[in-house]
Amino acid sequence: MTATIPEIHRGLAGVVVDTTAISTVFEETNSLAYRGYPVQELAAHRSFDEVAYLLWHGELPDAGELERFRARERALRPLDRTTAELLAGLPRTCHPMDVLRTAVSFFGAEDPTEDEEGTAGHLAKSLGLLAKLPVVVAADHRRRLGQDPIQPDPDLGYAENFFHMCFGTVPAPEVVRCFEISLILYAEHSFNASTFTARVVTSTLSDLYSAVTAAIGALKGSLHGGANEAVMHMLREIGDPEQAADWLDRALNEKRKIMGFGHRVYKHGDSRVPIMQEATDRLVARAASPETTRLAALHSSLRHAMISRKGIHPNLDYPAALAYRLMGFDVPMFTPLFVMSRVAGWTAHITEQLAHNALIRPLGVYTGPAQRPLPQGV
Ligand SMILES: CC(=O)SCCNC(=O)CCNC(=O)[C@H](O)C(C)(C)COP(=O)(O)OP(=O)(O)OC[C@H]1O[C@@H](n2cnc3c(N)ncnc32)[C@H](O)[C@@H]1OP(=O)(O)O
Ligand SMILES: O=C([O-])CC(=O)C(=O)O
Repeated sequence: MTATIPEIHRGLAGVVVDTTAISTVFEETNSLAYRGYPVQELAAHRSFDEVAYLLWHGELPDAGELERFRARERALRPLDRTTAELLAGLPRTCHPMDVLRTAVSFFGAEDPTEDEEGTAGHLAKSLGLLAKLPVVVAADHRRRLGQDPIQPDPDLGYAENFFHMCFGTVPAPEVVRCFEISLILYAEHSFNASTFTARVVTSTLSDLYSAVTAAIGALKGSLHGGANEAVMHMLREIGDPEQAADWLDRALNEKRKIMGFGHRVYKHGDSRVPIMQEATDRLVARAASPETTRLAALHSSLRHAMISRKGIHPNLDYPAALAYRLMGFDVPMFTPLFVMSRVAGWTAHITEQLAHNALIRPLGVYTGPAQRPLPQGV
């Protein structure tokens, strides 16, 4: 008698594991919505910190709530000396995502309330991470250039302050706005791999810092958040806009994955891409140097070639990579920029998971040797 093998869903493709009230892609409009609000409208009219508030509280803040929220975020930005020294001592050869992962783990070790449960405590910890992670990313960026960190400026908004800490100056409003749009679009995307990782860790009743540390590890991979860096490596490998189509044919023949294209959920295009691409096009028009024009032409040629050859559309990482490069960020910072935003979504899911917790523990079909006796006499 042969045993029936249950249906296997490799990569959990198509498997529904839980409910969520945080975000969804509405099938009718192929549109991502956070707590019901279309992300296009949030990107056009709201700031990233309002979006973080929305993800955590379920509603947008009124004027007073926003003012208090911003004041708390600004007050929580500075790193203590121990953290700054720890991060300054990490090898410069390590990836900036390793620095962020270590930082979050260390924040947990430093927090005496690490293991306390409860929504209020979670929201306070989440805001602490939202406030401090940009400081870590900016300090690490400068350290790699041999420069001293620049302290956060409590008079500057979230995005402006980040530019100030990285470069010592705040760029033109349209550049800051493009960055803010990327943060809003990256903030949340339902049960993606890193968010699911955070939910798995939380489901064991582990702490928020452990869940976020694990999520950073999941986001680093090039099939997920690491793709925004991989896009730039790929564009550099191609080099010339005229070469894009031939390069693509060779890469597809070699069965390579084309970075920044394809998606587990969107099969006809990522709903966030048009907004990000429009904002990126405005940066391209503004910069208008020969190098920028060439990079943008290459980016566009590869997009057209991929859609015409394979019918596979870009995901958010594709336009975001170009935007970040045009803003002056080094390529290894791209996925850390994603973390600065996605920490809002991760922590919203951690709170939601705990509110209706069930240990996440799937099954696997065993394909190893049949039961057998241990060899005797060894
Ligand atoms: C913010 C984000 O995390 S968005 C995702 C970022 N990741 C990337 O950009 C990496 C490149 N993309 C990919 O590897 C994939 O599209 C993923 C991992 C994102 C999604 O993968 P899946 O949902 O498992 O798609 P799946 O592998 O089933 O793809 C279906 C078919 O399209 C092909 N395909 C999908 N994406 C790509 C791609 N980027 N390049 C080449 N072929 C692709 C697959 O090879 C497969 O072809 P086959 O049926 O002939 O085997
Ligand atoms: O949803 C996914 O699988 C990946 C993604 O686009 C995201 O996390 O933003």
